[in-house]
Amino acid sequence: MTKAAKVMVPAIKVTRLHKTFNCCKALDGVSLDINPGEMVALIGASGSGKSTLLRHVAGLAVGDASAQGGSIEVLGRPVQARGRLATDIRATRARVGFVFQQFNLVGRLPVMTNVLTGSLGRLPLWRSLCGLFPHQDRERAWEALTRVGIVETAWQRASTLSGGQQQRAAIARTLVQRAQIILADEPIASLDPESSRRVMETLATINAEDKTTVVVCLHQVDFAIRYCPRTIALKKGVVVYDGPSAALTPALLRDLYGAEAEELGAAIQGSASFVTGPGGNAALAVAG
Ligand SMILES: Nc1ncnc2c1ncn2[C@@H]1O[C@H](COP(=O)(O)OP(=O)(O)OP(=O)(O)O)[C@@H](O)[C@H]1O
Repeated sequence: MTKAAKVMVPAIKVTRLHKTFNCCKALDGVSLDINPGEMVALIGASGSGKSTLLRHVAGLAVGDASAQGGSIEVLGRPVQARGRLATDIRATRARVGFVFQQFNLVGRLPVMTNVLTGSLGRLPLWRSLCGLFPHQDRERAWEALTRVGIVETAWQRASTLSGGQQQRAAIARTLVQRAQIILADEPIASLDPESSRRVMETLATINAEDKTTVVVCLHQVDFAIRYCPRTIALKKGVVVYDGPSAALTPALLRDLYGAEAEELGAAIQGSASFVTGPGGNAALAVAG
């Protein structure tokens, strides 16, 4: 094969995706490409469609069956097209780890067991029902817990962990899953600033070391700028910005967040704040 013929397959490709709920249009012709190994923030006001988009990429929801099309491919394989999931969606889902705001751990089970569930997609049903995880998966779970910095909690019930530790356990689960893409839906929304920082650093390290593609929905624009080189901003289901996070402008952020901008400004204080740099770009001044 010649060099010219070697074309990079996007990790995520969304083409003209529409999603209409009874109340409203949540996604209005969204198109985007995300390359393997990127770390991308998805920002926008409450109700702008961030979670809906992420759920569609993961194949947890289907878009409108519109005549114009509307499709998603992940790692070169179809996830959905024209409102129908691909028949082999299970194989694609196995390569995509999803991290939820509320962790989605089974509280009464040990952290280790929760992390091992990441391997369920690869195991025969009888093995997973009996909890018979292969030795190599147990080793991998141990390694994953070590990497995210909570190996000492391995045998505690998940419900006894702090929010930040639970979120890191959820990320460890994606490592055991061997996910090539991590989709994180507001993973730090319910965490204090220090726990938020550790969770974002954990995601950034996995992205840098394993080249895992990471897409993370964030309300905290300061964290988007600090950890994600690229930001995609949604407004009323439409992509209104797709570019370097460092080039976000205060004017765009005001337009994006409207009435929420005041609240956002308060949230930024303490860890970081925007200052207007040359050319009017939002530069980040990080305290501490
Ligand atoms: N299952 C659903 N049924 C009906 N409407 C829905 C459903 N899920 C989302 N919506 C609507 O779709 C729009 C986009 O919602 P979505 O949760 O994707 O926004 P978001 O940007 O993630 O918001 P937030 O930051 O508050 O989580 C909203 O108007 C929401 O009310």
